[in-house]
Amino acid sequence: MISDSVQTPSITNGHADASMRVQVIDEDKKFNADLSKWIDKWGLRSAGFDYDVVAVFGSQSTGKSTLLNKLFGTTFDVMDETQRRQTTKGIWMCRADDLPVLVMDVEGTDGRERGEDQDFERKSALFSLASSQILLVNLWEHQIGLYQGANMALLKTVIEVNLSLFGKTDQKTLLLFVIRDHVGATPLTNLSATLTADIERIWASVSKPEGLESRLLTDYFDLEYVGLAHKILMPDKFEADVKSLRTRFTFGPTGFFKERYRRRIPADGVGVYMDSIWEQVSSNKDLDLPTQQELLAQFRCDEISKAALEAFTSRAKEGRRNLEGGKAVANLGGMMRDWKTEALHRFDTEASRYHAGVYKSKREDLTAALHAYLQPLFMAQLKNLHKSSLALFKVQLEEGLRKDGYDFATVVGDARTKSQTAFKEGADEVLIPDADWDYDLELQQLDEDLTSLTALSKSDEMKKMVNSIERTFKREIGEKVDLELGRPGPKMWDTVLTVYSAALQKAEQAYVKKAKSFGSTPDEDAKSLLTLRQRAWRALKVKVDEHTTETLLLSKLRASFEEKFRYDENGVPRVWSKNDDIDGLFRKSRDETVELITVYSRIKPSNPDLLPAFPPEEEFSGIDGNDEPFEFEESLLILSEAKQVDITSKFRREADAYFVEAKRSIVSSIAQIPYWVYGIILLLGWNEAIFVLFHPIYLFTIIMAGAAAYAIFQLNLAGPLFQISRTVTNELQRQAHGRLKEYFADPPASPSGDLRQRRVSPGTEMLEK
Ligand SMILES: Nc1nc2c(ncn2[C@@H]2O[C@H](COP(=O)(O)OP(=O)(O)OP(=O)(O)O)[C@@H](O)[C@H]2O)c(=O)[nH]1
Repeated sequence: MISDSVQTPSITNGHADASMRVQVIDEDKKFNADLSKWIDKWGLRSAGFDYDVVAVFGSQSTGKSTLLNKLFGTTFDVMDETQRRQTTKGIWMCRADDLPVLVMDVEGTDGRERGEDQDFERKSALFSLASSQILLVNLWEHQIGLYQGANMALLKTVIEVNLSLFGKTDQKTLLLFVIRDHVGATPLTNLSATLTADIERIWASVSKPEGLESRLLTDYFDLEYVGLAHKILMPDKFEADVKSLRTRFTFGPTGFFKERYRRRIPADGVGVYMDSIWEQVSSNKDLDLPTQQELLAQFRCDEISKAALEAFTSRAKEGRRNLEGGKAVANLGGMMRDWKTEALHRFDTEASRYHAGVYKSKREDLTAALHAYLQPLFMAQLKNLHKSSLALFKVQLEEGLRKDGYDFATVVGDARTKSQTAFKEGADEVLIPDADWDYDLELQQLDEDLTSLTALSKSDEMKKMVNSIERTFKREIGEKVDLELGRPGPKMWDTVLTVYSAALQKAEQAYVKKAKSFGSTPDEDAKSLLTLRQRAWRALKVKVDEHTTETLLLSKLRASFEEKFRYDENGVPRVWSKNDDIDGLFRKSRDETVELITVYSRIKPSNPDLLPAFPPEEEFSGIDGNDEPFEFEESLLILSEAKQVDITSKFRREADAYFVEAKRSIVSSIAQIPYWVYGIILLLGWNEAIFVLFHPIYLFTIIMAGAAAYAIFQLNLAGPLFQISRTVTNELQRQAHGRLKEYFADPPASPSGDLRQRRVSPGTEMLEK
């Protein structure tokens, strides 16, 4: 049964648990699986190779535990004098109180309880030699020289076991013979010579494996001899001897500890190592230490690697969380490198003490695991960098395009360079040395996105440019086309189209000049120019349509007709006389005007070359996908046949009215009364006027009329009254004219033709005047 116990601690080295002993292997040959924890408790876990292991061998009850406790401050059980029975069962371990030394108290050989069972002795020897560099062989002075004694059997076992473990190696072990109850009668040198001779004899008798026949005992063992005085009879001398012996458990020329004795098992792996050694030993398997060390290295390197990886992931998790925010994390590469360096350093510190090959390969595994963990962070950072670089590009582009007179290619080039540089710098920062990562693909994707954004922006800017040129074009043609469309004639369309062509040419030149900075392709230029032409044509068509609405067209026709019919060649209004050929002039003017309807009905220059050329719709479309279909041929038609007929008939009706009016004006001029007739009438009425002025009633009436006129003037009623009176006057005048005309045109029947002739002639003459 595995047990541990605590005795009164004698703490001299600061380790509270140092004095606690533990049963590593119990009497039933079971290994204590908690040994590693005990190494921890003893404060040796991180000692690396800087510790030593000492084991004591010897017959039962020869004072082994007593010696160890005195030498190392350990707390092994010591046999009760009164009982005299075996105390140490199995193998116990305790840390020396002021030295980094693990001390093993091994069950005594030739124990009464085990009887003839030599199995445990051999196994414990194998176990102790595999892990301890100093083997204390405890024996009474009086036993020396007794070749048949138990000690000889023990030594033979030790030598054989050592040979099987380290036969082909240079590993050495110190055999320290502690001669107990050394009375001093036989000098120590003699005793050691005897013992050396005994051991040499044993060495000679042991069968050596093939190839090792010529090896010497001293190739494997260093021998040291110490004598201790009788503890009961010479207690002071005994104490002094022990004290002296204790001083030799050091490094140095006279010290027992030597680097060459060490088994080179890192302290943190001692528990696992001893466990696997004992497992091999107890199951009677061949104990191959190199293999054991390799296995130990694998086990421990895995453990160390796991611990390093856990510490690493707990730190890296925070970086991972930050990245989930969608923003590139500043100095992520630096942090990642630190985490990795820290993890590897942690691994190296402990694992590098183990089997070099295993350590190297486990380090590579750990590195790969670290990289595997970091890679998604790297990718997430690249993704975030991609986003931020695109955003930077857009900002730079917008800023650049806001400036007056920008050069598109330069703005895009600068923005692109800044975006790519930002991405590369960020991506370089997050690269980890030795990790087989690159960001070529992401950079390529960024380039593709930048190209798409550039294409979109270019398309927008080109549309804006075409719109701007279109506006300039419209201004250019506006007044000129208005003017030309107001002057209808057979050459009207030629002039209009010439104006159109000149403005379009200017617009196209403006486009070509600006398009250079966009680095546009010939295909894009062709599309844009076509769009420009289409829009220009549409703008012209809009102008034409504005001028050919029914109302405006009729007004134009009327004006044209009036100009021809009512004004002479010199632009002076005609006053019709009965000698004028009103009918002929009317027909000519009307027909010429009707001709204009045909001119307005279709855009048809006399020179067909003036018409612009457009590719068929299905072959070519402009930059505006949304533009309504462009049908050039249809656009030439302005007035349909039916519309022409309608406008012609409306115009004719208006023209007929002018004709009638012209005819009437002749009649009215014939019937006009000369003004001197009104003068004669006024003169003839002088006496009546004097009569009215001097008549009180008439005078009062006049004064009242004057007062009324004044009131009307003050009340601003003069205008309306004047209008009414003028209307009344006109009516009276018209009535008077009618009466006079009747009177002069149809005088009362006269038998004398001469008389009729005489009466008509003066009237006619008068009217003609
Ligand atoms: N004569 C003599 N007796 C000693 C000496 N050292 C210890 N003893 C006594 O020997 C007895 C056995 O001592 P232990 O230290 O228990 O011996 P051990 O070899 O550890 O015994 P086991 O663990 O049972 O094998 C005790 O009674 C001690 O007092 C010594 O140097 N000389």
